[in-house]
Amino acid sequence: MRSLFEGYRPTFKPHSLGYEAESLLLLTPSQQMCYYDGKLFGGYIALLMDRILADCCKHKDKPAFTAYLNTSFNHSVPPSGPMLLRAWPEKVEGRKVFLKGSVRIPGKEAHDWVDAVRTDALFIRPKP
Ligand SMILES: CCCCCCCCCC(=O)SCCNC(=O)CCNC(=O)[C@H](O)C(C)(C)COP(=O)(O)OP(=O)(O)OC[C@H]1O[C@@H](n2cnc3c(N)ncnc32)[C@H](O)[C@@H]1OP(=O)(O)O
Repeated sequence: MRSLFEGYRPTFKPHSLGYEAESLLLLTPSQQMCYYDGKLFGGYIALLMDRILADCCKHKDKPAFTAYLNTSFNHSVPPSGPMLLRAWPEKVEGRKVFLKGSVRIPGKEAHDWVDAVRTDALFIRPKP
């Protein structure tokens, strides 16, 4: 299980609603799971997003559980290239934390990154 997250080292920055998180990841060959050649398996991407979103909620705070994780795959993610995972809170209502996340991959131009995957998520903190 730990190998699924090899190289995943999120950093956190303060945000007006908590913390935002990001992690630049270069997958090892055993993490490069593809069903179709050259396209990283979407379920694995969703796993990584769930992890960074959960970490974003939990950083210096109580944990929170995934209520929904709506993920849009706009471009395929090449398995052997760098990917930038990002997560940040959008709205907090009591125990409910609405978050957004994305997976960025290098674009066509140098130093250009594009959102390949976008996630809207709701995490819920436990009842006191
Ligand atoms: C080792 C690998 C690790 C990598 C992954 C790390 C990720 C870690 C995160 C997780 O995996 S958590 C585990 C997966 N998620 C779950 O198992 C959650 C299953 N669902 C539940 O346990 C409960 O439904 C939940 C805790 C999410 C909410 O139950 P509660 O009893 O605390 O809340 P309640 O039902 O009272 O609802 C509170 C509010 O949230 C709203 N809500 C609850 N579920 C919702 C939902 N699914 N969609 C939209 N709204 C929702 C609900 O309408 C309500 O809104 P209002 O306060 O405005 O009335």
